[in-house]
Amino acid sequence: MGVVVLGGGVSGLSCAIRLREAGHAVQLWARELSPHTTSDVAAAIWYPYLASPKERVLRWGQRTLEVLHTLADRPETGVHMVRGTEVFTEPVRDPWWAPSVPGFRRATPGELPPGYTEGYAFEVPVIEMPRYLPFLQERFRALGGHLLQREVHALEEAWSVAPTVVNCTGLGARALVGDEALVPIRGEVLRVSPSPTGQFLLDDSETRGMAYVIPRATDCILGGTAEVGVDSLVPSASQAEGILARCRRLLPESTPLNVVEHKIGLRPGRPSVRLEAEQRADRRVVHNYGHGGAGVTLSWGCAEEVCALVEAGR
Ligand SMILES: Cc1cc2nc3c(=O)[nH]c(=O)nc-3n(C[C@H](O)[C@H](O)[C@H](O)COP(=O)(O)OP(=O)(O)OC[C@H]3O[C@@H](n4cnc5c(N)ncnc54)[C@H](O)[C@@H]3O)c2cc1C
Repeated sequence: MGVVVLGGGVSGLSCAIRLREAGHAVQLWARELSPHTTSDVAAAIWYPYLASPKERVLRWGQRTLEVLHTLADRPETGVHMVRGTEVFTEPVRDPWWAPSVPGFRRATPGELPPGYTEGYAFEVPVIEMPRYLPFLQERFRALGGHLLQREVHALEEAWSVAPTVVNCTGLGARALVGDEALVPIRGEVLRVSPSPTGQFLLDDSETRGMAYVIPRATDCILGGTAEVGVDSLVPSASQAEGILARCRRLLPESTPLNVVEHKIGLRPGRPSVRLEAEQRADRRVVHNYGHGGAGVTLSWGCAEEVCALVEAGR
């Protein structure tokens, strides 16, 4: 069956691959391709951040963790398993997603930076998106898929070439299908090189501000910010200063941080991920957007559910 996948970020590419593997004739159309998508900006650590509903997120996240684990340490994928800690200054319970992560445990006092009293220790994939997205594109092409840079203004444009459309347009779905529940959640990150650490460190404190340090093969991503409803893509010097100051809380004093890049992305925020099929006469659209701060974390689980919904409509 012919399928057009709209969107060339992590959601669209993962769906296109699974659909092609299932034997469908697949074209992927995207207004922007890597390195110009939001997915390119992602930090990107496996972590279910700003995405709902919990039960589906757990299932999608767990499946994605399994797939990313199998891709880890094949150098061409850009995926690595990395250990680290999420740290707190007050008592906390285990997080709701803990059952998804094999080996999750409480951190020992010796694992905590000065000033922190509690923590979780775990190992999860870190995905170097500027390498991972081209890897996904190559995998899709090698499976015989066709990838085109093309913007659409209505689903009908895609239905004119295939009866089934998969809508992975991220924040673009707001205009494409008129979904006003979608809002930008602006995020800023700094890329530093060399990496100041081999382990990730996360502090999601609401009072002191979010900080994360995500080491990759040759560099490290420092974050972050999450500004709901803000859609500016202009870098902010004061936000960058704030990120550096907050990340320094997590690192040994006087750690050198050499900033080589400053990136901004608009997370596709939505009260819940929209993953559902919509039938319009003999045409079908499967929506898969609104993954907030967890599009990478949920990508394979969502792609497999999308594939099942496409098959169910045959
Ligand atoms: C600073 C920051 C840090 C993040 N960190 C993490 C992290 O650590 N872990 C994690 O899992 N997630 C993280 N995220 C979230 C993650 O980046 C997103 O959830 C994810 O990229 C969404 O992917 P997507 O493919 O759905 O959308 P996008 O990557 O936005 O892709 C949408 C695609 O649709 C195309 N498109 C849009 N409209 C149209 C149209 N009308 N016609 C044709 N094509 C169209 C676009 O051009 C693009 O190709 C982070 C995000 C930011 C900004």
